[in-house]
Amino acid sequence: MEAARPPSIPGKLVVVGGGIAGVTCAEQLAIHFPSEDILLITASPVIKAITNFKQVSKILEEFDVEEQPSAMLENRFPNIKVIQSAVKRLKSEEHCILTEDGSQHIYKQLCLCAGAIPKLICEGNPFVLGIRDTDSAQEFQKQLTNAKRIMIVGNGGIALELVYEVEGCEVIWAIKDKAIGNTFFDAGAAEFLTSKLTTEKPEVKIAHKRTRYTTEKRKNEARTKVKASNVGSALGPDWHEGLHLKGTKEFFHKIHIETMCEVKQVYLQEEFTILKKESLTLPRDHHEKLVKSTDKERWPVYVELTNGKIYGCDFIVSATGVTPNVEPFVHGNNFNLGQDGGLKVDDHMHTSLPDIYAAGDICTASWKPSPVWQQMRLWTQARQMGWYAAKCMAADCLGDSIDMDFSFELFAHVTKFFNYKVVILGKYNAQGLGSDHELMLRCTKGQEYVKVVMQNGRMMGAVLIGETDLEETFENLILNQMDLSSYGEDLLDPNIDIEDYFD
Ligand SMILES: Cc1cc2nc3c(=O)[nH]c(=O)nc-3n(C[C@H](O)[C@H](O)[C@H](O)COP(=O)(O)OP(=O)(O)OC[C@H]3O[C@@H](n4cnc5c(N)ncnc54)[C@H](O)[C@@H]3O)c2cc1C
Ligand SMILES: NC(=O)C1=CN([C@@H]2O[C@H](COP(=O)(O)OP(=O)(O)OC[C@H]3O[C@@H](n4cnc5c(N)ncnc54)[C@H](O)[C@@H]3O)[C@@H](O)[C@H]2O)C=CC1
Repeated sequence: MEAARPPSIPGKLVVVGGGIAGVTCAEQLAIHFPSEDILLITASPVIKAITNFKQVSKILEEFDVEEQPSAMLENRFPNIKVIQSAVKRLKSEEHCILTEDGSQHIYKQLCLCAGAIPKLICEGNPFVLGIRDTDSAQEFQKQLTNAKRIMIVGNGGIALELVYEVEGCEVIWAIKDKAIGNTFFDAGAAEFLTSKLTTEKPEVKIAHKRTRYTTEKRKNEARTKVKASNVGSALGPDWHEGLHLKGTKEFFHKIHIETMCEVKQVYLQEEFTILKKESLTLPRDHHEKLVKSTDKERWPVYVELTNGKIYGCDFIVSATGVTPNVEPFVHGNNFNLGQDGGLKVDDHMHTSLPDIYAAGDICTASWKPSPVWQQMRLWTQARQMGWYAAKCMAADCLGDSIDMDFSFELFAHVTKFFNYKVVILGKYNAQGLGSDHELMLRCTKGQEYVKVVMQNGRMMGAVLIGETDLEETFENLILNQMDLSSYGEDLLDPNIDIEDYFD
């Protein structure tokens, strides 16, 4: 059924961004308004398409992601027109956006899905790399081919994946926290995973549904390099599958973790040489510390950490989070921004400016969330937000009311770290629960790690590492907030079939 266009507002339905959020939003709009032109404006030469979508349980979902030429999207949805050009300016009062190719487009409704950009330490230093899109991942691979030692800074998703995937190159991993993987895990789960970092031989990778992130054939067909100034779409699940992440050495893993420290200073080789010479005039112990802190090798770059240690390396990967990519849109427009710099959106994915919506990494969810949901800049949330934003745009166009989508009831994420399946649910790290919560644990070394977060007898969150088969049951228990006090420790007793228990 096609919706009637409100006569008062001219212009098109426009979506900015060819990542998961933007493409999903454009597709849904195309379905809602089959005879209206939907404009998808994107800086990247390829778009991200979701294939093989599978609803694993009520909330958990899995899908493959492909980079495709934009023509494929236009073929699937003849009313979507893709324009490859970066938006350089938004004039919200005139309902107009200007693109780098000199065009301007009038919108009646606009959804901004321009993603995020890596938040780098030492921005502009040529020895500091960030990983966001296919081009930056390929650059990383290229540099790794000649590397003997790299430093990885950061303790979130990218760092966790990299330390495990990089072979034949010494990795110094510098983290601010006591334990690894702070954005996903607590110290217990971190300890469970750490043993994998001393694996001496490559493991057989666990079977997982996504074969490869981008197929070679598609890549060659579709890709031309994104202009250096423009950002491509963010990588996602299994982004490293098609890349050979090997350094110059023959060993598999050689990882040294420096905990509770940050980068104090980065020196280029010449700067470090001067520093060493100058330190001769300093107190002797200071000079010795500097000389001793590094080996005989001459490295292209040296990193001084806040714990006083200095490491030479070939280059540094800054895996230190992302900043919403709002810059092209905020100039002259009075958007409300969240603390993380994203465009604040309400429970209809509407920003603070008329007729402008936002979805995915660029936005900051500013509605009162369900007690077991939080925003994390993830692939699945980008899809859910893009889909729901299109629904809200259609409802607003038609003057219909719409309820918050069910996917925002519970935070649920499935991924893979260190060759284990990892499911995180709800308040998996007891985020914001205060001190009156309890943790229950079950752990079999090398096999599985199960943690549940309980409050007032209710399950509030869980971390499931390994093939636990518990995700669906736990998802239900968190959603229905059943009082589980009477089950006590039985909840995690491996001899009790918990699925039958709660059927
Ligand atoms: C290395 C890596 C691994 C990841 N792994 C996972 C994972 O395993 N699981 C998971 O859930 N999430 C993962 N993520 C996060 C996930 O990829 C992002 O949360 C998600 O892709 C965000 O989608 P998006 O559509 O909001 O933004 P993006 O995918 O960043 O898309 C933004 C789009 O906007 C375009 N754009 C930017 N500026 C402009 C402009 N001025 N004008 C026009 N277009 C513009 C870009 O070209 C791009 O097409 C990973 C991220 C990275 C970097
Ligand atoms: N499997 C998955 O689900 C994956 C998800 N992602 C997502 O992609 C996005 C980007 O990933 P990341 O960059 O890893 O971001 P992240 O948000 O996951 O982690 C950032 C890390 O950097 C640390 N950090 C921040 N500033 C720092 C500084 N100045 N010095 C040292 N450490 C600092 C933080 O403490 C945190 O550990 C995130 O949204 C992440 O969730 C990325 C890879 C895999």
